[in-house]
Amino acid sequence: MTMNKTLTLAGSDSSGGAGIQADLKTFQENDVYGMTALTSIVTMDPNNNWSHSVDPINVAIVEKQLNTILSVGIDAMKTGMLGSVDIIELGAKKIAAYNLDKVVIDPVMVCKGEDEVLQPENTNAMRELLLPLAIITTPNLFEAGQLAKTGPIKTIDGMKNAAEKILELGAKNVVIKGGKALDHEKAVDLFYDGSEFLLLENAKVDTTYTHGAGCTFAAAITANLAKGKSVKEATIAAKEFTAAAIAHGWKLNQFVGPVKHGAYNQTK
Ligand SMILES: Nc1ncnc2c1ncn2[C@@H]1O[C@H](COP(=O)(O)OP(=O)(O)O)[C@@H](O)[C@H]1O
Ligand SMILES: Cc1ncc(COP(=O)(O)O)c(C=O)c1O
Ligand SMILES: [Mg+2]
Repeated sequence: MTMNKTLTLAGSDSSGGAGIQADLKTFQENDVYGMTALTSIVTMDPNNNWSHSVDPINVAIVEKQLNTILSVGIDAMKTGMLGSVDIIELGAKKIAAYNLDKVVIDPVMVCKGEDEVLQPENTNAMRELLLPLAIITTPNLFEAGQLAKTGPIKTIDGMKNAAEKILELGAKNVVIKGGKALDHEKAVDLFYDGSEFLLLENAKVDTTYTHGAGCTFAAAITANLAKGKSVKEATIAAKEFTAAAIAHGWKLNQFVGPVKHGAYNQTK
C-alpha cells in the first residue's frame, strides 16, 4: 500500500485545536500521511485571559526536520505559523531546492481572540519570499489586507481587489476567507485563479468555537492536492470539510473552543 504524503511547516498549538495539531488531525481525516516540521511553540497564559506567546524554534533544528521529511519526499505541503524571518527564508530555500510545486501558504499573522499581529516582521518576509512560491495562499480577511496593503477589507469588492493584488505578488491562486469577519449573511470565501472569481458560501454558524478553522481549511486543501485534486476542487472540498468542523465546534474551557476536526467524516 502507498499513501500520499504531506508536510506541514507550522507551529505547535499547545491547546490542540490549531497549528500542527489541527493539520495532523485533518491529514488523518483526509487519509494522507502527515509529517511535521515544527517552527514555534505557542502557549497560552491561563492567568492572563489566555494571552498567547510564541517561542520560535532554532532555525538549525527546523532545517534538520525539513531534511528528514524531504529526503522521504512529499506530494504537497503547507505552511502555517512560521516563527521567525530566518525560518521563512529557510522554508523558501527548501521549496526552491526541492522544486516543490503543491505549496499551500497559510499566512498566519494572528490568532483569533488576539487583536495584534503576533510577529509583524514576518509579514514582509512572507509576502516577498513565500507568496511567489504558493500554488495557493489562504489569508483571512485581516491577513489579506496586510499582504495586499489595502487596509481593512469590508466588502466582496474589497476582497476581489485584494485577491488581484495578491496574485500580482506571485501566488498562483488565492482564497480569501471572509468567514465570520465579513458582514454578510453567509460565510463567504473568495477564490481567484487569475481569470475567474468564485464565491464559496456556506451557512454562517453562530459560534465562537472556531479556533483552528483556518489551519484546518489549509490542511484540507493540502491533503486534497496531495491526492491529485485540482486547486479549485481541493479548495471546494476543504470548504465543506471545514464547515462541518465549525458546525460541531465545542468548548474546551472558558477561553477557547476548537473546531471538531473529525466532524465531516463522523456526520456524513
Ligand atoms: N462562523 C462561521 N460559520 C461558518 N463558516 C465559518 C465561520 N467562521 C469561519 N468560517 C469558515 O472557516 C474557514 C476558516 O476561516 P477563518 O475562521 O476566517 O480563518 P482563520 O482561522 O485563519 O481566521 C473559512 O472557510 C471560513 O469561511
Ligand atoms: C501554532 C498556531 N498556528 C496557527 C494558529 C492560527 O489558528 P487559526 O486556524 O484559528 O487561524 C494558532 C492560533 O492559536 C496557533 O497557535
Ligand atoms: Mg488562520
